[in-house]
Amino acid sequence: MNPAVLLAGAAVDRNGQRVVQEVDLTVTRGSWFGVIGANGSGKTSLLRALAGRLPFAAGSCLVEDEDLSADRAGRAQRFGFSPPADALPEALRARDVLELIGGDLDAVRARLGALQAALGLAPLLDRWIGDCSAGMRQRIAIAAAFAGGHALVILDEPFNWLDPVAMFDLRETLRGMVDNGLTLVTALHDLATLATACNAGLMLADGQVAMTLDEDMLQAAARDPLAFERRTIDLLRS
Ligand SMILES: Nc1ncnc2c1ncn2[C@@H]1O[C@H](COP(=O)(O)OP(=O)(O)OP(=O)(O)O)[C@@H](O)[C@H]1O
Repeated sequence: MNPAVLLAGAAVDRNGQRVVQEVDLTVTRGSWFGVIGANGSGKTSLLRALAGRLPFAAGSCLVEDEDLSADRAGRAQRFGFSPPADALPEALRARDVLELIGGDLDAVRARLGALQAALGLAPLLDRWIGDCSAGMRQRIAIAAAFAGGHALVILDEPFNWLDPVAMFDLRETLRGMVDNGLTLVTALHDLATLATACNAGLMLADGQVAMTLDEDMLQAAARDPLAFERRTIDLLRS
């Protein structure tokens, strides 16, 4: 099957500095691809470029066989993408944000399906975002990524700020959605999630691919997550 996303030699600049370079990656349809790396290693820059929020400075980007390397708007249309939780507009309610992205709220809720319960969304809908905690804002931001009903979704560190129950429920629900055909790309700091929930991934270091993780490696990691964590931490340190 042709891949959902194919990057070759991808580069991203921020403020005239190259912060991502020579990234090759393949995301299989209906899989969960995890990107890990130290703070400042380029995860957000790479994901924002893939989601059409930043241009690629070099390289090629095919999305479902279509060359969207130079088409930021095309990429933005293809991917559901969560706005940074701390950048959600404080003067809106959660329902306003979801309606702005996905139209009629009932239709958005139908699209979200099991995610609504995992995110505890119902009691948040009428809250002003300015009155929400960091974890509540994160839940709304994640829901926003799915409000448009995209089959390709990019989430940047979705588990930040979530309490352990929400983290567990979100991970299980996302895994179920991937098993039902969703293609998901996430930046992660949580190695246990990478080991137990992702199908493939990579580690960035100084904007470059330091390690690629294929299905076999992650299946081995899932069998012994502690050993995987120790090895990966050693690599991240070096
Ligand atoms: N808005 C920005 N303007 C200029 N440079 C930026 C901006 N955001 C990030 N950078 C720079 O780009 C590089 C990569 O940052 P990026 O946010 O992509 O890393 P990250 O891996 O997502 O980090 P973290 O784990 O801390 O979220 C860093 O050197 C950072 O200083």
